[in-house]
Amino acid sequence: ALLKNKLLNTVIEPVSTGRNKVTVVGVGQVGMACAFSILSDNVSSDLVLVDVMADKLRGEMMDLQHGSAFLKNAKINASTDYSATANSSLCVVTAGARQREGETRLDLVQRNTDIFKGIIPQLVKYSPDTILLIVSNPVDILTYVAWKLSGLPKNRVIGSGTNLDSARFRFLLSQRLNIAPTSCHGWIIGEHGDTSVPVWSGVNVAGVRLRDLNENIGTDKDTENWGELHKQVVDSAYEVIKLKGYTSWAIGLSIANLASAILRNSNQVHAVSTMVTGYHGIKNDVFLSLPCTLGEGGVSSIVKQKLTEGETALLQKSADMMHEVQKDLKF
Ligand SMILES: NC(=O)c1ccc[n+]([C@@H]2O[C@H](COP(=O)([O-])OP(=O)(O)OC[C@H]3O[C@@H](n4cnc5c(N)ncnc54)[C@H](O)[C@@H]3O)[C@@H](O)[C@H]2O)c1
Ligand SMILES: O=C1N[C@](c2ccsc2)(c2cccc(Nc3ccc(F)cc3)n2)CC(O)=C1Sc1ccccc1Cl
Repeated sequence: ALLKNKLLNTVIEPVSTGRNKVTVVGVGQVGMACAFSILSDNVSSDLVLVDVMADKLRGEMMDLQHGSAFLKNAKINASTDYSATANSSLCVVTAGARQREGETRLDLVQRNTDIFKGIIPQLVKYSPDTILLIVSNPVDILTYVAWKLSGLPKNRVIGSGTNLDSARFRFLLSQRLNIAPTSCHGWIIGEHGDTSVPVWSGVNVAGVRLRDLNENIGTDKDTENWGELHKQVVDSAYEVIKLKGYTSWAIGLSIANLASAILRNSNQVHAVSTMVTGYHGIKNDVFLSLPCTLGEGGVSSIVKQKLTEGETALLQKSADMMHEVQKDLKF
């Protein structure tokens, strides 16, 4: 008899899929930072990696597997075949093409849309009850593309949106106040990236609104120029790219935080990209970030913030610009 049969008596065949199985598509800088953060945060004990670069994929899988003893015995697998992703509770999509020199935003979006056509339907085929968490850029438009391609209800298609923007904002605020980032509260909403919208009325420490202490905060009348914090959120993204060529750690950690909120059914509130049709006068089907409660069903509610006319106008401008791009996309 085989040693294994001398060693073990089978009671039942082990259950093949745990309830916290996570798939990460794209094993580039961002995808691997997400995978590593998810594993080291013990968010999932069952991770599958997918990519089109078979060697890179296998190398990343092996390198992570060799650390399993330090990752609470998490199971780590990888495949170019989507059947390996079956029954994933959450699918994180970081796959995408890089913006080429001189390429227009629409060209990049169409190229990434074509990439998504080969990814999203496959993920849903093997995990019809999954939640999609889109990271690839331009993230708000690609979250809309994923929603269209997946046929999933809007609550189960989420974009990382301004979650990273808000995390950078809170870090910068913490540096200026010398208070821990988790005690510095501030919500950046709207379109991820250059045109995100800081909601100054909500920036607070222990519930004390900075606006109540400086009524001009966030306007050009503010002599202390707190608006600089939001500008630094954008500038620091470009600075990191200039210095190291890509970003990984902050986005990876923020995605693991979102994955944890979803898989632990926590109902935590996060700024994530969700379908905002009907909010703040937005009429088209677009995805922008608002504060959302997250759990096993994805987005369960959206916080109705009171915005200034200026903030509302910025959201509507983003919604219109995105609709202009989305309407020309070929699915
Ligand atoms: N939302 C955010 O806040 C945020 C922050 C940083 C980066 N990003 C975005 O994340 C994306 C990934 O960034 P990166 O630095 O990891 O890029 P990268 O080029 O290092 O990795 C992209 C990966 O996607 C893979 N890929 C390409 N086509 C594929 C397909 N059809 N199926 C499966 N995999 C495929 C590539 O092989 C590559 O491994 C980019 O779009 C970037 O802009 C978003
Ligand atoms: O930290 C980043 N790095 C990226 C990056 C990562 C690898 S190559 C570029 C970045 C940095 C700077 C600009 C920028 N623009 C962009 C716009 C549309 C796209 F489809 C792709 C990239 N993207 C991708 C990205 O979204 C971020 S967050 C970010 C970007 C701009 C402003 C504010 C924030 Cl919080």
